[in-house]
Amino acid sequence: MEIEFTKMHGAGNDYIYVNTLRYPIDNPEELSVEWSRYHTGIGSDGLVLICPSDQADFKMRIFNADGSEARMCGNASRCIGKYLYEEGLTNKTDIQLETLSGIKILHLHLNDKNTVESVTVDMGIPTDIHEVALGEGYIASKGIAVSMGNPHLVLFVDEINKIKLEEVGPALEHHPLFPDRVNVEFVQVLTDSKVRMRVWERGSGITQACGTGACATAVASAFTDRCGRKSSIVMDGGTLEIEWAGDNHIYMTGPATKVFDGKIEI
Ligand SMILES: N[C@@H](CCC[C@H](N)C(=O)O)C(=O)O
Repeated sequence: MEIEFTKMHGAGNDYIYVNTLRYPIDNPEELSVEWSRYHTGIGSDGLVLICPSDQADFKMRIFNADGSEARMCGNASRCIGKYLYEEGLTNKTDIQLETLSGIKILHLHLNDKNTVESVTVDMGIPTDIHEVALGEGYIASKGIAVSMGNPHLVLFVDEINKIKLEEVGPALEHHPLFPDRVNVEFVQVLTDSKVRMRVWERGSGITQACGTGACATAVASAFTDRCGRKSSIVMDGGTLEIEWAGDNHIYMTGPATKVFDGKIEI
């Protein structure tokens, strides 16, 4: 059987998108591993399924490159907004998206060609924000834990370009304080409204950007008084604008880009 898919990225965080209304998939864990491989598959950070929902307009399921299912993905939520509008699955510019961490609201920003230029996502209220002591043998002695529906550990560093993500990422992802593993963000503060961030993602390793990670970074930066409540998070693949607003919700704004459509045999 042949499945049509779309490759998209949000600030360089690239996923394979399948519309399960047309192509139901019953083994997404396996397909995410197989298709994400760069040399023998399509190549991606994981697989995203666009599904029907009985609680919202649509539902997202997100699988990391190792096949594990995540509760939320910021970059994929923006890409789904673009996909739904441009494929004619909705004509709404405010879309409710069900995820494993609740319903998120996507607000689409259209350009004069009636395509989606960028998307603002109401990412909800960050929870479980606290300082953690990491113990001996790690690159930093402490960090800030933040849940954006999925778990994050934010470490502030002085020289971000010196961090060897592939060496320090795996041990932190599997730190005993996080039995379900954790996404790790390394952050260098540039000004009180701009930071540089690099990420080691749970289940996918080094990625060019992480939307929930950018939100966690903004929260940790404000929580520790390094930044105000609005900040630009500059990642390897692009920049996201994050606001921790008066209603305590996090609003994430950034690009969504289609790369190509393809077909693959299963
Ligand atoms: N890239 C994502 C997050 C994807 C899931 C994450 N690796 C996890 O396991 O929690 C984003 O843009 O938020």
